[in-house]
Parts: sequence; C-alpha cells; structure tokens
Amino acid sequence: MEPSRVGRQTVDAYRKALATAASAAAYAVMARGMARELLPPELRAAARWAASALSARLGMGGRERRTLVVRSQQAGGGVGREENLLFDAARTYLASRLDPRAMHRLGLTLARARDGHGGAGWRRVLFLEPGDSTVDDFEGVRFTWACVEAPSAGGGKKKARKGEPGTGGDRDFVLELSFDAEHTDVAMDRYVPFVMGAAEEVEQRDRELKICMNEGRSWYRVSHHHPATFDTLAMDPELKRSIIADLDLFASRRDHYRRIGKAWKRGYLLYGPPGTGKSSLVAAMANHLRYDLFDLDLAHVHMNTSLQWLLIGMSNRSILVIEDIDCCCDAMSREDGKAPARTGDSGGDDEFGNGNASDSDAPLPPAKSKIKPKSKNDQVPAAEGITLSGLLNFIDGLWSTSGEERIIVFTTNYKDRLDPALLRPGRMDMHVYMGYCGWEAFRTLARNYFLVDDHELFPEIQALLAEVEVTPAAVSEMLLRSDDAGVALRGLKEFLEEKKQQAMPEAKQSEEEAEAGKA
Ligand SMILES: Nc1ncnc2c1ncn2[C@@H]1O[C@H](COP(=O)(O)OP(=O)(O)OP(=O)(O)O)[C@@H](O)[C@H]1O
Repeated sequence: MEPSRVGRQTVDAYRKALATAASAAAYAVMARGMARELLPPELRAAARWAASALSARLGMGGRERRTLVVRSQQAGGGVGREENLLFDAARTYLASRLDPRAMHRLGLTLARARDGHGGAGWRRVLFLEPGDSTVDDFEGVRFTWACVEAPSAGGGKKKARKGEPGTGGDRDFVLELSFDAEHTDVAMDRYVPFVMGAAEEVEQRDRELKICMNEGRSWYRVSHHHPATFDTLAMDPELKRSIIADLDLFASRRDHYRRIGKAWKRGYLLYGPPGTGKSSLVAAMANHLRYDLFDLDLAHVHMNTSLQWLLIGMSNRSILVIEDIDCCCDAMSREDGKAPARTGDSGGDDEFGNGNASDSDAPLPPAKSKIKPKSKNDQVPAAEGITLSGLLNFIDGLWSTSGEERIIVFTTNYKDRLDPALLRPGRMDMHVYMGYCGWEAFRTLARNYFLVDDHELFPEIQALLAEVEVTPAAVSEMLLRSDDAGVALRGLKEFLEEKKQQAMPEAKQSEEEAEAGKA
C-alpha cells in the first residue's frame, strides 16, 4: 500500500476515534494504541504531538506539562559539538528498566559478551523504539520517557550503539522526558542526576574487568576473568562477611570521604602462608566491586618518577595490589639495623625522615635511611630508596586530590617481617589473616567442587582438619583429582592422615603404633 493512502486511512481512523471517544482519557488511550498499530514510524511522532496538544486543550488533568528534549549531541552547529552524556545515560538507564512483560512493543538486540567467568555469552539490550514511551516513578513523581524521531541537530553522525536504532543522514532519535511542570525542580535537581548515577552503576556492572601490569611507566592491560568470588572463597564465614560489609560501606561513602577531607581510599593487608587464598581474595574483591586490578611489581620500578607516572595512570574504581611486600621492600634491612621506634600520626616526617608527602605535587621523597630492596629471589632491584611508609604517604597525597575511589592491597606471607610503620593504625585499614583450611572453609570447597553439603567421610575429615595444618590450595588440589565425591574425599582423608603422621614427633608415633598393634 502506498504511503499517502496509508496516511489518509490512518488519519481517518484517528478522526473517527476522536469523534466517538466518550472522554479525554479514553481518547488518549485509544490514540496511543492506534498510533502504535496503524501509523508508519514517520507519522507516529506527529500523531504523538497532536495527541498531546489535544489532550492539553481538552484540559486532561488540568496540569501543565514540561518536556525536556534529550538529543544525542548538543544542539547547534559548528565543529566540536559534544556528545550529550545524558542521552547515553538515559538509554543505558532505560535499557536496565524496560520490562518486556509490561510493554506492547520494545526494541531488542543481543550483543556478544563475556560472562563473569570469561566464557562467551550474550548480552540482552532493550530499547525504546521511535514512537514508543514508558513511565518511571521517582520520589512519587511520574516521569514519561518517549523516543521520537526528529530532524538531525546537525549532520546526524552519532553512531548507533550495538543493535540500537542509529542515526544517519538527516534523521535523529531524540528522547523526551516529560512530567508535570510543578515537578521541574525534582526533575532537574534529583531525577536527572539519579539517572546519570544509575547508568554509571549499570555500566560499571556490565563492563569487562581488566588486570593491568606495569611495564616501564605505563600499564599493560589484559582482560580479567579470574573466577574467584566470595562464594567460591574458602574462609571463615564471619571474616568473609565482615570483608564484604567493609567493601560495600567503602564503595557507598563518596560524600563521607569528601566531608572529612580524606582520600577516598581503603587499604587491606592480607597475610598468611602461601596457598591460603590471598590472591584469590584480591580477585574476589575486584569481581565483587567490579574494579580493575593494577598489579604493581615494584621489582620493575626503577625510578621514583616511574612510580609517579604509574600511579597517575591508574583509573578510577581500581585496586592497586602489591604482592609479597616483605620481599620487595624489606624495611628491617635499614642501614642502622634498628626497627623504627616512633608511632603516632601519619603526618609530618615519618619514621625514616621521609618528610610529609601529602602534598600531591611533591615527588616521592627519598628515604634517608637506605632500605635494601629485595626480591623474592633476592636479586631483582626495586625503586631506589622506596620505603613502604614513603610509598603510602606518596599514594595518600596523590590520591587525596583525585577524589576517586581506590583500594590498595598488600599481601605478604610474613607479617612479622613488615615495617611496623605499615602496621600502625590508619595505614592499612583492615588486616586479614588467611589461614589454614578449617572446617567451614573445607565445607565451602566441598560445596563448590561436588555440590555436597554432607557426606559420611565429613566427620573424619573434620577431626583431621582440626589437627593438621593444610592450605586450602592443597585441599583444592586433592578434591580436583576425581569427579566422584567419594573417591576425592577418601583421597583427601588419606592425605590428611599422612600429614598428621608426618607432623607427629617420633616418640608419639611409635606410641600410637604400639597402641594400634595391641588393639
Ligand atoms: N581460601 C581459598 N578458597 C578457595 N580456593 C583457594 C583458597 N586458597 C587457595 N585456593 C586455591 O589455591 C590456588 C592458589 O591460591 P592463591 O594463589 O590464592 O594463594 P595465595 O595465598 O595468594 O598464595 P601465595 O602467597 O603463594 O601467593 C587458588 O587458585 C585456588 O584454586
């Protein structure tokens, strides 16, 4: 059917509906339905405009309406027209709110995406089609979002997002936000910022995480698909809960940190024997908060200026990890050989006369006392003169001006080897001991590996775990040996019995063997 005939027919149908509609409300419902059913997309916007003009004339509700037009780009010609951040944010926000069960018509595309564990998957993207609208209630005010096709504000070169209606030529898609005029302040002061914030949250949640490793003065970035989460982490449940609560509180406290004038950062010191899950915990923290990881290897930082560049080059919402700090900066190997004596505030000169580095412009202060850099193998040099204390002061100073959320994590196998300056209050906010595999940690592993909550071998394993020091890594390794829970658990039981035997003093061993012989 040719477009002009379609147009005439639909306008006739539209007139008929107007004449027969008993009330303005009935008219509005019918007009919307008819527009959706009958009109080609290009006429829908005009019909919507006519309908709203008529409903205003008919005095529907008697309220003055206000409409904000949100274009993809700033209106006005000229070079350098900026993208309109609200347009992108509104699309993201609406995509997260649109409910396919509640709408007659919706745009849908599937985009390729990675799932949280690195596997390939699909990401669903919902969007409003031109001519359609949806409502959103906020603080008791009803806001209506509508997508309309409009002449381009200038070139229409904005690229479409994957699968969404794009723009091109002289047509553009515009989002209209309408509400009762009396709520203009709510819309401008609270609803629009709320939409921006909610969109940022969604993007943060959906984006692919990165792990970044230092290379000279810059970071080398790769996708981060570590499967560890707080669900898979085997550790004391109470400690796990307190870490999650601490992270959540931190992430929600932007205003708090601003008010008290402190850098929005939090420091965690993870310590414990090798194989107890310190690296897994860091990965779980990153996955929980959806933060990127910056794995700083101080052995490859040879100049203080490089360190400065690296820290400046970190993105917001990230975790800076320095592993095995006892290896890269051994504070006890100072020239005078004494442990630092002073404790107290973190301002002013620190124990090593590093000076107050909280001025963000200050270069990393050289340590007066020489700290011998030491790698795990005692052979890799670290940045000259860096002390952990100086490093922390420097980071504090640098980060305090950015106002961005950052977490710093130090890991070590030997807490007792650390510079006491690092351990004093206010330096590392939370000290987390990752210990040997206890009963609760084992149960988490058994659940992860075999989906079992109980087994006939559990009582024996529980008793053995109370006597034997074994890391979660070693237990995981035993559980991996078979897909059959019974076989794997029996293997673990034998392994624990053997460890128990090995740990026993010889006299006790022969005593037990004699007892066993008598029996
Ligand atoms: N607490 C744990 N919960 C779940 N899995 C664990 C845990 N601890 C260790 N594992 C398993 O053992 C492997 C090694 O652990 P991980 O590297 O996290 O230990 P680590 O404490 O960081 O060791 P290191 O001190 O040597 O760096 C992990 O990939 C994981 O499979």
